[in-house]
Amino acid sequence: QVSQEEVSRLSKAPIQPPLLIHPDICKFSFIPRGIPPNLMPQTIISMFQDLGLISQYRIRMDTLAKFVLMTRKGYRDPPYHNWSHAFAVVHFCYLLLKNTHATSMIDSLEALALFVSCLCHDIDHRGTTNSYQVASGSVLAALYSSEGSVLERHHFAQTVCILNTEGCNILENLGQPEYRRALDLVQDIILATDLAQHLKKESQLKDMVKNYDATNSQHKLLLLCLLMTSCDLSDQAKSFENSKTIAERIYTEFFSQGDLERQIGRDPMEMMDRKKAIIPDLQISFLTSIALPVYRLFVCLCACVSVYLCVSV
Ligand SMILES: COc1ccc(Cl)c(-c2nnc3c(C)nc4ccc(C(=O)NCC(C)C)cc4n23)c1
Ligand SMILES: [Mg+2]
Ligand SMILES: [Zn+2]
Repeated sequence: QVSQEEVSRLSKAPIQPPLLIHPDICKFSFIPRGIPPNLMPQTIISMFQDLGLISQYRIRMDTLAKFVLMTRKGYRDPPYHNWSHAFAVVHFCYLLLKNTHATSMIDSLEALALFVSCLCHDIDHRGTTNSYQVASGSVLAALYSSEGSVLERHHFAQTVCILNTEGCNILENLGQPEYRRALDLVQDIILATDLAQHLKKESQLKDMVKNYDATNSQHKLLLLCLLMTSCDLSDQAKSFENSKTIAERIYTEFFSQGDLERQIGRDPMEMMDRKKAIIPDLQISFLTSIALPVYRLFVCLCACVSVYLCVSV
């Protein structure tokens, strides 16, 4: 739980426009970790406001404040999958929604669902992978391993749990059909953050990009998943210094998992094994085979859509 005093302090604080919080906040090169952690909740509220989501969905300020604080509390503190990762992902989503054609490709409810998904997509992450949940026979594996995407199902379950907590339901003023659709979108988007699932969709994503059809709900969903993944990997789209720092945090998590796997008598994968992993090689293959294609797809989609927009106007 979060204290009522903390909630009222955050909900009463005047909402500053993002640019007053940091002059570079609207630049894609901005490193969100440049915002001091104690200012992150009010910066998130400022982004909600700037995107017009608070007025459009009649979100009460005290409810939004409690939701953001409960979400922050829901994150643990592993080296990488922590609150500052969630904030970085939300910030990139804010920039996408502010700066690209994305807003002409998705409607405002989808934008709300994407923004909330970015905030909540890794809640209660333990710093270990889906395969480790199953290998170690964790509680989460017992709950979700039959459906797969064990961690992502838990992240979504935690999100629903927060929305159902007294005074936290930021979606409470949506009509029933919109509420249902928003929750389904958040579920689909958070489940899409399972990288293994993203990799299975490569061909569908390429097809969607080539002939994007805004009336095709499958295309819409593929687009939202592509946007989510580009936000989740966005630390790799910044300065080399930032990408290197973040990669080091990721491998700190991976190597700790490798140590745990050895302790339970299992042989860790190379990328989890501090004795075998060569981080530069692993990162070159991750960036070329996974990260770059994500951003290439998105750039290609924007090009296609801007041609489409020019032609259609
Ligand atoms: C979108 O969901 C996630 C979930 C977890 C992580 Cl850590 C990441 C993520 N974010 N940044 C990175 C960087 C810089 N390198 C990574 C190297 C390998 C892998 C990995 O999971 N490889 C196995 C997979 C291909 C089956 C993930 C990496 N990663 C993204
Ligand atoms: Mg995740
Ligand atoms: Zn993430």
